[in-house]
Amino acid sequence: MSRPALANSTAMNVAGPGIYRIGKAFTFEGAHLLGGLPEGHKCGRLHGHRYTVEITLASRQLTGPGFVVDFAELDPLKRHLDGSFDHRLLNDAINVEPTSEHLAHVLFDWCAAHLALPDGVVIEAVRVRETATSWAEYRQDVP
Ligand SMILES: Nc1nc2c(c(=O)[nH]1)N=C([C@H](O)[C@H](O)COP(=O)(O)OP(=O)(O)OP(=O)(O)O)CN2
Ligand SMILES: [Zn+2]
Repeated sequence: MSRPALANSTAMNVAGPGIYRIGKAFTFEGAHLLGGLPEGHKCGRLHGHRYTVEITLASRQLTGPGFVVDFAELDPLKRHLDGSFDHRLLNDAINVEPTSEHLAHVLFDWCAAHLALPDGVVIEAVRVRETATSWAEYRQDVP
């Protein structure tokens, strides 16, 4: 059976109330210890995590073949994590306590400053996962 021909090869820009969202996850290994905790708290001791950082982008329209953006446009974030966070003491990598919440906020701000995104594409959230069961997120409302 032959495949029906597409009407055209560009993105489907049908006006509608919906929002497209895409996400990509990156991992790095990092160590930290947290201050400001009660005496004897386990997270006051030096320990490490395999962190997952997930960025979510949102847009009301698509470009090219039907992308919010090409996932490859997020490669600078991977390079930043590899260069500044992977196999490092996170207390030295950022200038606030390296909690998941702070990491999510710092990385959100880095993405906002360094990712070249088309007009109408917004960074909706950065989520940082320390373990399989715990995560924190920093997000902005999509206009
Ligand atoms: N709100 C937050 N709470 C905690 C953070 C954080 O960043 N934000 N961080 C920690 C520690 O880094 C800890 O290593 C991770 O916490 P936790 O989920 O308790 O880790 P466990 O794997 O030990 O969890 P269990 O499910 O109890 O085994 C602590 N809190
Ligand atoms: Zn920890």
